[in-house]
Amino acid sequence: MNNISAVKVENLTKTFDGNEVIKNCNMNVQKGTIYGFLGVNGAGKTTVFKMLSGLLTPTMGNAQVLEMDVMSQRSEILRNIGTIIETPIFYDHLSATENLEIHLAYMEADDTDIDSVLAKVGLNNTGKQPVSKFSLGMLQRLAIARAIIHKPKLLILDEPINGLDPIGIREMRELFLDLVKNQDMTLLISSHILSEIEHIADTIGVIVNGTVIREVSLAEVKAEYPNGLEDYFIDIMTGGISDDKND
Ligand SMILES: Nc1ncnc2c1ncn2[C@@H]1O[C@H](COP(=O)(O)OP(=O)(O)OP(=O)(O)O)[C@@H](O)[C@H]1O
Repeated sequence: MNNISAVKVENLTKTFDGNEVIKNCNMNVQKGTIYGFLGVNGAGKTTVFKMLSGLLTPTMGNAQVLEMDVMSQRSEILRNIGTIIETPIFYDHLSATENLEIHLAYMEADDTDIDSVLAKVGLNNTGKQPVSKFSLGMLQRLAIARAIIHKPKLLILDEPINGLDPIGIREMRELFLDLVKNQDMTLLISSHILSEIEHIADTIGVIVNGTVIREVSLAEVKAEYPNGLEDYFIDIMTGGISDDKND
């Protein structure tokens, strides 16, 4: 862990049809850490993720990803991040391997061992099976494989464990921890499954109505809330603790 920001967001705002859904949002994700991004449905997590990965243009404010500006260095950022944002789309008639080959060619990063990445996500026995025959959990595993296969420096994962069985959840947890610890990645992850975030995160960011109102180390949360992250989160949502950002 160090003090370099992998993601730095300053006064970010996004307006849709005159409606401000992200408002003066500030975030700081330190390189080499796992940042759990929490918020109720509609709070703005996906919209922030889309702005960080170039899928949406900010209305106002600044965002730096890997010390690059999201407005002017979009393609460079894209080569260095791996994402799962909303429902992943694949070439349905092609196999897992073929889908990953296309992705690697697109990312101009074709020297990776596809079989070992498929093994890491538990899809090494799918052979020539087309993706159209995959279950929801298998598709999610393939999405994770695609997010990591080009060895990005930053992973932005929106609800990555949706649809996974308990074994898959544990395997992905171990994979995420390994990627950050041993492969020099940084992970920005959203999930409504707070126990999962609690297993892996270093830092928690809580977004309410488009503004990050808390950014705090998980260790601090645990010290204050021995029963865990869920109590902390519910306390914030029900007004039990003030909404001053904890820097
Ligand atoms: N393209 C769009 N046009 C108009 N409003 C949008 C658009 N995209 C998102 N919004 C609105 O922005 C707000 C934030 O949505 P967002 O999807 O970012 O929330 P979220 O925190 O990811 O929610 P969830 O946990 O349900 O996935 C919502 O009120 C949503 O309706």
